[in-house]
Amino acid sequence: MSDELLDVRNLRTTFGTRDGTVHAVDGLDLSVSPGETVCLVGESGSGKTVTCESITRLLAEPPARVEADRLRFDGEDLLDAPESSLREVRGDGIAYVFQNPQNALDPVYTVRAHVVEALRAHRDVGRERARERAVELLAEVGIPNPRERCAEYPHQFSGGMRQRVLIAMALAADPDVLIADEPTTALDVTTEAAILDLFADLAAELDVGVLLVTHDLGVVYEVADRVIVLYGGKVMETGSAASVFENPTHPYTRGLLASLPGRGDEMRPIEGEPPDPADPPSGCRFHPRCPDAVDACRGGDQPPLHELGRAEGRRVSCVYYDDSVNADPASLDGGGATPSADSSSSGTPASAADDAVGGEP
Ligand SMILES: Nc1ncnc2c1ncn2[C@@H]1O[C@H](COP(=O)(O)OP(=O)(O)OP(=O)(O)O)[C@@H](O)[C@H]1O
Ligand code: NI
Repeated sequence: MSDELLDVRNLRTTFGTRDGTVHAVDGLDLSVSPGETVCLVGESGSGKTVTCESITRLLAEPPARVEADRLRFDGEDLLDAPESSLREVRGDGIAYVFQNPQNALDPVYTVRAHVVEALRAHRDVGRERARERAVELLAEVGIPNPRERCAEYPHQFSGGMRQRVLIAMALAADPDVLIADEPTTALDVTTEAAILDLFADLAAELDVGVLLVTHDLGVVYEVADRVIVLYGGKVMETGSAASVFENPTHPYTRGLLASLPGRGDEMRPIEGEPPDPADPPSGCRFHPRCPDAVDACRGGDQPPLHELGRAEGRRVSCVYYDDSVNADPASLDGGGATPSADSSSSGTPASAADDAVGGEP
C-alpha cells in the first residue's frame, strides 16, 4: 500500500473538438499524502479543473480522453477501474467541494437536513445518530452555536457560512481526499482567508489530503504545503509553497506574483492572452508572453522540468535552468515579483488608504 492518497504520473487529458484536439492537461505529475494540502495554480484555462475532473474520472469520455502512466487513489488504479468502483471512490474516498454555495444548497431544507442527507447517502446510519453527527460536523467546520443554527435555512447563513456547510457535507462521507475547485471565488477576501485556513486545519486535524484549486497565488502561501503552477496544460514550476512563493523561478510564476496586490510594488498583470488550447505555441507555452524569452524558448516542446533542489522537490520548466542553453537565470528580470523589503514606495495600497482617511500630506 502506498503512502500517497493521490498518485498521478504523466496525466494527459485531451478533448476532441471541431477545431481539432485540445490538450487541456499535458504531462502532469501530482501526489497528495494524508494531511497535506497541494495547490493547483494558474490563470483561467490553464487546466486546473480538468486535472481535478480527470483524477475523479468525472469528465464525459468522449469527448474527453484521459491517459496517464499512473492514476491511483490509495493504491487503487483509477484508469482502468469499472464505473462502479469509481462511483465508490467518489462517494467515500474523494469528496468534492464546489465553487458556488448558492446553487448547491436547497432553500427549502434546513442546514441540518442537508448534512443529515449527506451522511445518510454515504453510510447506513440512523436518523437520530445522523442528526447528532450533523451538529458535530458543523462544529468541526467552525459554525458557531451549531446546535441552534442547524435549524436555520441556507438563506439565513452568510456566504462564508454556507461554504462551511458545503464542506461539512463533503466531510460527511469521511473522505480521505478533499478536492476543492476555487471554493472561495464567491466570497470576500476576509472570508476567503478564513475558509482556506479551515482547509489547512482539516488537513492537519483529520489527516485528509487536500487538493485545492485557485488562481490566486497569494492564498497559496498561507495554506499550501506544495504548489503546482500550470500554464496551458503544462507544469511550469512546482515545489514547496514557501520556496515557490519566496523564490519564484519561472517567469510565469514571477508574473503571477507580480499581478497580486499588496506585494510592495505596483500591481502588474501579465500582458497578453493565454495560448489557444487547440493550437498552442511551440517551445515553452509561455514564450509569446515572456519578457525573458530567448531563441531557445521558441522551438521544440515545453522544456523538461529541471530539478532545482531535491529536498524541496523544486522543479522548473524553463530553458534558463538548462545547462546546455546559454542563458543565465540570474539575468531573469522577475518583473518586480521578488518579495521586496522596501515598502517606502508611495504607491502602496496602505498609504493610499491612509491618505484617503486622514487627509494628511
Ligand atoms: N468539454 C471540453 N471540450 C473542449 N475543451 C475543453 C472542455 N473542457 C475544458 N476544455 C478546455 O480545457 C482547457 C482547460 O480548462 P479548465 O477548465 O481545466 O481550466 P481552469 O484552469 O480550470 O480555468 P478556470 O480558472 O477558468 O476555471 C481550457 O482551454 C478549456 O477550454
Ligand atoms: Ni476551473
